Amino acid sequence: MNNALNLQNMNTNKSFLSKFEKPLVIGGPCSAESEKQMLDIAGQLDQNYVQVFRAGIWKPRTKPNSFEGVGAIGLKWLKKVKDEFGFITATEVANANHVKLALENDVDWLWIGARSTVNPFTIQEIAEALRDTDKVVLVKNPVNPDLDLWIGAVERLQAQNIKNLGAIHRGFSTYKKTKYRNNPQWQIALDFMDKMPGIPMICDPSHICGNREGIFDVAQQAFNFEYDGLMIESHNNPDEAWSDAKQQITPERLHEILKKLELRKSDDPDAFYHSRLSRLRNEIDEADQSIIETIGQRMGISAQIGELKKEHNVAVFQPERWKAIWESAIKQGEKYGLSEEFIDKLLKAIHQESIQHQNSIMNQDKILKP
Ligand SMILES: O=C(O)C(=O)C[C@]1(C(=O)O)C=C[C@@H](O)C=C1
Repeated sequence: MNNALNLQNMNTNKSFLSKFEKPLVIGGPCSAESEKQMLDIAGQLDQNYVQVFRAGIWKPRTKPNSFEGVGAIGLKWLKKVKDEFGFITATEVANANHVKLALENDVDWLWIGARSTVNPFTIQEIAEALRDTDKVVLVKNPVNPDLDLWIGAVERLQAQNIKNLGAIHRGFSTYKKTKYRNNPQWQIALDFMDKMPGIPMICDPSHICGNREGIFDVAQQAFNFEYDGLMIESHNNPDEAWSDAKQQITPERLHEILKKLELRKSDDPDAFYHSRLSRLRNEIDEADQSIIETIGQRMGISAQIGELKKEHNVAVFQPERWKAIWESAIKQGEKYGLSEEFIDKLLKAIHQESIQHQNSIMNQDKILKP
């Protein structure tokens, strides 16, 4: 058994979630701005829906000269929110000093931001500062789509005997603009859930969307995948927020969204559901088999083209032909409701495999003697 699995089995504990009615909801402003702002928001958040009050105190910003958080004074305001309203409180920590101050000021839960998760030195420093804590510690996915980095951060915390761990899926940076601020790349979070089954998964639709309009859909999608909870930024006056104004929503809107969300269960004992499901799954199995068979046959044809090109000394990559194949596949995909993004990925993967086959055919018997 490797070390990672060992740690995972030893330290896994989803039990900090057991006292909550599902779903767990973390609400509150992106940043603490003033004591009044914090108390106003806390007073407007309904504890039937929101159990944990969040506020950023130290804000890692992309560019200098942006608002970088109110600093340690905000911890006093968080404590007031806890004392006056009874919320569990949470803030982000990015170094050992933040941890020290947060613990001294009785913050209940801590999260580690995406820009910290990318750096193993930072994670190690935070993990050591938190050694043996029974606080809940939530680890946001790294900025870049790297599953191992995310799991590695959790393992560093587990290695310091920190048991109450969770993960936050806030999406991944992309250079290419998409409709999301941070592309969700759901498969990475699902793979995390698969590999770390004891770690609760919380979705952060605010950072995934970067706007207010998409929050409901992303939150619903998270529940469709059986996530354990949500972290949604909410502000009493979102348009005037000092950070991430575009993605914050009022507490009222947050309650509206939470009321509308449908929770999904992992299974249903209903016999009709099971027999219908198993028939459809058989059909899926058959469809998958025939896809693989067809791709296999296509590779056979590609190998013959490879031989022909070799005989005639013609290049493997044929850009014009490839462009024509791609365009016609996108058009055909449209007819079946398949997105351009999907067909693009599928075709590129097939073409890559095909040219690799042809390449090895070209290179056969071409061993360069030393
Ligand atoms: O048409 C060819 O020349 C092929 O070898 C087939 C194929 C493909 O697999 O689609 C492979 C390489 C070329 O770049 C273009 C297309």
